Amino acid sequence: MELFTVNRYTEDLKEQNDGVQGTNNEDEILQKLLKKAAKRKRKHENIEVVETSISEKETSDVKEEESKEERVEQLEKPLEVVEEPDVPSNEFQVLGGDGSAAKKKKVEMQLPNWLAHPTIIEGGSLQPEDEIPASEAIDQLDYLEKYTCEALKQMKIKRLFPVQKQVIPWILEAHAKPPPFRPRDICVSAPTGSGKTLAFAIPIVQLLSQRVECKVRALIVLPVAELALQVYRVISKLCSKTELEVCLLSKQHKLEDEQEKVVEQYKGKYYSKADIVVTTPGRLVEHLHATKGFCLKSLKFLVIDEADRIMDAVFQNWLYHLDSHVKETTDQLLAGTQAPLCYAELQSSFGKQPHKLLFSATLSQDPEKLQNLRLFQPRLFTTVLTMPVLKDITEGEADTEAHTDPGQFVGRYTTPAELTEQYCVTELRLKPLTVFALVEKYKWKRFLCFTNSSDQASRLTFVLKVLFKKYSTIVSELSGNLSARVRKEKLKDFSAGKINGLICSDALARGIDVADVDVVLSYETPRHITTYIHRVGRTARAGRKGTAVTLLTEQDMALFKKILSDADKELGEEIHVSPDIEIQHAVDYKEALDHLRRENEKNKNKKAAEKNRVATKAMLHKKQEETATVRPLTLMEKLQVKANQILLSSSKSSERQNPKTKANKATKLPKETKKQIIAKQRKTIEN
Ligand SMILES: Nc1ncnc2c1ncn2[C@@H]1O[C@H](COP(=O)(O)OP(=O)(O)OP(=O)(O)O)[C@@H](O)[C@H]1O
Repeated sequence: MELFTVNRYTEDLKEQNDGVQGTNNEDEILQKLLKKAAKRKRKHENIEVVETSISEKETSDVKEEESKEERVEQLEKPLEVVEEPDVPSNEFQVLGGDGSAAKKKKVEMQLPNWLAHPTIIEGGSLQPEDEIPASEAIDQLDYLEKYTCEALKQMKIKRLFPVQKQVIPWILEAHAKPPPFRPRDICVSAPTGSGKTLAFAIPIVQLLSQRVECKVRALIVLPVAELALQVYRVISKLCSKTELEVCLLSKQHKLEDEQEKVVEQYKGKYYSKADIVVTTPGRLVEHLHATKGFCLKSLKFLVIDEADRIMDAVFQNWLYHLDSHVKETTDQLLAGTQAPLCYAELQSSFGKQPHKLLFSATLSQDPEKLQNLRLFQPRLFTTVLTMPVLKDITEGEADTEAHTDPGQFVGRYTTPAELTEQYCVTELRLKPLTVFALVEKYKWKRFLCFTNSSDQASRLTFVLKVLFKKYSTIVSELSGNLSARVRKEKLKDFSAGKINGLICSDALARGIDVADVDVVLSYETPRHITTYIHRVGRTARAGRKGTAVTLLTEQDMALFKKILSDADKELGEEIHVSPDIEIQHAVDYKEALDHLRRENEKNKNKKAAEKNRVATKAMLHKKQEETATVRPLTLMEKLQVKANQILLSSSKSSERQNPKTKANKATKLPKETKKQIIAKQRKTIEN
């Protein structure tokens, strides 16, 4: 029973029983409670004192004791203890409103371990060729095959760049291990122009060169046709001394022509004509759907160059199609619809995935996007030597202590060490004139000028052409407004020095490797740091020096600074043009703008006419569809129609005899369909 005994507080009972004694007890209880409170407070203050300073405590021990006694005395006075601070009772107290919330640190993004702890590629800037020690010459590198060295020499390459020195042996080693070992997928983030193409091309060619049967074993995917062509050229050169076949599938050729190049049929069976396929996502999907015998079941390598661009939503479904195709062929083997050569082939193809290699100068750090690629134990290679230094963001504290942040992806946005960044402040209305003045002042002979849209590129080219009319500088447009064939021609002319300046839209900012570009001008502020990195990356490539100049209005300044801060960058050196440019070139500039206005007007009218034409065509089509659904003619109506036709033909023949009649000249109507004529006849009958 004792287990269920409840001890109750009995003071009330005593109070009721003792009458007068009750008041004394009340005092006693109050005293006890006050003493307890004082004791607790003393204890609390002792801890605080220890925390603030031990030395202070030692020196002021005596004082402390005295003050504690004083405090105890004060606490023992009931009124003073229970008194609340001056908070008006009718006011709400905001939780955390004392500023404590603001002091909390911002939650930092935690990246997967492989992104937060990359393999650092040593040797940031590229040494000039003549400073390279003999031990680093390509023939001294034992992992390079003889035919690779020969091909490299033909390409005038004497040594490897840091990214190549790190990645090539790593891939070769990973594939030297026997199955069931599976190489880890890799992501490589290195600055523009650092030689990423050869970093994946050399090991792939060397690892495939011993193949017996021709099958698609490497697939290289790039965002645009121009880039695909560029990579195709590099790989073709590397394969020149091997038996490997390389095939380019991009929209620059007809689908049927490409089908013939990639697959052949013999005695009802399909055979691959390519070992390495270089393609764009869109074209790849077309071939997966339309090319019979285009088989990826032997795929060993999947390279995604400019990986962050390709992973964008627009291209998402190409991966789905590719995945399903690779899986389909594996399933076919398992189901026995395609006979495997032996059990080992069946076993090895089951669940086999290609080795995925991702490359970019601005690799995405979004784990969700990367997850779509289903990378196998990925590993990141990056060229940045130190972690970005971040400041403590605690507000209200003067804590500026720098620290590294494990949640940051270290190799995100890097520019080549050989790049000089500058800016020029101007007014919006004077921007074209500023470009002209800068080119003339600094005598730039090979420059690219980027705008934010194709239309802007066309307009700027138009004005610059007028301004440069009396000068030797030749400028031309290179934007999405032009066909792939024309763009190819213009790039060729630029490389040959026939064109001095190309005015480009951002569609061409990525990856294009044009030799010896002196300057990259940003006519408009790029909208994102990745755009800026790729734009300026068209110069200062492969260890050469280069300059990037951004034109800024006063309003652009803050936005541009913010964009740069995303890459831990600051504004570079400011350059100027003469303040009198407007006066000096007033006549030419006015003429150029007038020309542009007239041209715009013409284009506007052209567009309106085209719009009208399309609208009338659509209307006609709609009417045709409407008439197509009407009921068939009755016998009487048919007779009536025939009579009308006879009448019509007789009137036509009379017109033919008399060709000068006005009506004949004016009414050159479009050819009517049978259904339209019937509908017309019915209308006349009804009338
Ligand atoms: N080892 C090397 N020695 C000399 N030149 C090289 C070497 N490797 C590459 N190059 C040259 O450097 C230039 C840039 O190479 P590549 O196009 O591969 O750069 P990238 O890193 O892919 O640049 P981006 O990110 O802009 O696409 C090319 O003209 C290439 O021929």
